[in-house]
Amino acid sequence: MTDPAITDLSKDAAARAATLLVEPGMRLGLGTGSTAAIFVRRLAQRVQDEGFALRCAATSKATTELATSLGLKVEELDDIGWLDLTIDGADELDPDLNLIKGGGAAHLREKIVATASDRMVVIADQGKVVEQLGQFHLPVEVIPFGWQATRTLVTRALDRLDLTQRPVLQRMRDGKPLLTDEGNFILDLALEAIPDAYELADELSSIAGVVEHGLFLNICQLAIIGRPDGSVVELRREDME
Ligand SMILES: O=C(CO)[C@H](O)[C@H](O)COP(=O)(O)O
Repeated sequence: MTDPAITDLSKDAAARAATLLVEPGMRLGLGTGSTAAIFVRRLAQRVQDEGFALRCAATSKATTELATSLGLKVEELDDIGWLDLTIDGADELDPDLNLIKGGGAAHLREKIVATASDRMVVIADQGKVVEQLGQFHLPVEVIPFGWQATRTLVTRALDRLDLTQRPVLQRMRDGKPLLTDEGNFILDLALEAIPDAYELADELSSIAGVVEHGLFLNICQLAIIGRPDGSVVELRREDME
């Protein structure tokens, strides 16, 4: 079915394939971003066509609004309790299906939802697949109180790990600091490469003002990569093959 809101054929191919993983009655996590939004649109079409029930939890206010406007029932994660499956996009994914997320500033809720799910599946276009994470800036959500001290601690941690970096920037929107759905700030870490994502994740998580970083390690089980011709390739973690 044609939907004028869907213009990216690769993302749409991945999103359509992901809708086939959804079974009637499932408790489903809905991601955030342009690819996740296409999935929500395709899912809503399928639910409308086939008339089955789902329980959905969303990873952002934007996704809640979109899904609700399309007739999907969105509930609080705590009212559902646990999820069978979460489908979300990513900014980068490596061969182990470790991810960078948070380009849309939603990685805190995204990580809570993904880790409260039996399975997390990423949908993306080929441009997101990398050999090593780190070309995409790594988002780190920090609480506003003392955020500049937190930034200093983040910079020191990067120095300790010998990571090539440019100054850590606060993400802005319309000339003002961007506020996440939780009312926090985002720092973007412009690194050239992340040779040891687990080490960096541990360092960042140990800083008091850091709420959550955008490294999703060992969380995603399957990635569906869409191509412009409408075909998809599935990537599974090597240790799961
Ligand atoms: O992590 C995210 C939002 O916080 C998104 O999933 C990520 O930024 C990918 O977005 P898009 O599908 O628009 O490229």
